[in-house]
Amino acid sequence: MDSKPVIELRAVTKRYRTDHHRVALPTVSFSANAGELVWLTGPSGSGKSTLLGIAALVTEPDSGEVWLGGVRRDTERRAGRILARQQLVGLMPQTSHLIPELSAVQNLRLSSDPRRAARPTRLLRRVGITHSAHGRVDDLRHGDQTRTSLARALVGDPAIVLADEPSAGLDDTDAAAIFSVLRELADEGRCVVVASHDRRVEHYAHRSVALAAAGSE
Ligand SMILES: Nc1ncnc2c1ncn2[C@@H]1O[C@H](COP(=O)(O)OP(=O)(O)OP(=O)(O)O)[C@@H](O)[C@H]1O
Repeated sequence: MDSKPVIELRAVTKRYRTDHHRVALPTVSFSANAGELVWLTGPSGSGKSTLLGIAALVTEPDSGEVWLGGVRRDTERRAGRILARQQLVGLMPQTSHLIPELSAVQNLRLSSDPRRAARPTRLLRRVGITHSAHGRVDDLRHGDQTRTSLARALVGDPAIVLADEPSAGLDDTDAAAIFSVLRELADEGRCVVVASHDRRVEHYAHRSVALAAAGSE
């Protein structure tokens, strides 16, 4: 296993402009390695989604350093950060934002450069979607929409997989399926971080990191 962290956030902080009086993420350092699934936990509003957004290069921190793949990213130009995100990160957001009238296959095709994309049907099979891959996404069960969202995060063959509350609203069977795939991805050598309130992930995680309650800084 590569012992150098794949994700390293050094003393990052964040306040959103629209709610500037509130600290969304108090000073936090966080790192995760290749080959591990890290469970990011902490009370509601402690900044789990914000931290994932910073690690995904979607959210800019106000201070601190963001290192991905051994390279400092927060000082790169915007275009460089976008490229790094596309090449390194697969993000499964809290809300899936799938296009409802398209099929699962079409949603996957839309989300990445076709020259680099893994075959959608293979990825969908990996998460347990076979016969429903070509039907409209809004006709899928919630569990299958979540599986589709996970498959979509994998189209660029990312070294880093970030999942935000991936088991929200799922029954035990679907939750186990999602967590099993996330664990397999870590066992393949990817760096996987799961932000979740759901204790069912504990069984699949190598370790957990808890963010402190909001207002503690
Ligand atoms: N886009 C945004 N604009 C303004 N404030 C935001 C935004 N996103 C999050 N916040 C605020 O930042 C704080 C941290 O939110 P965040 O979603 O990162 O926490 P969380 O730990 O993921 O919460 P939850 O477990 O409820 O998803 C909260 O006070 C939240 O209201």
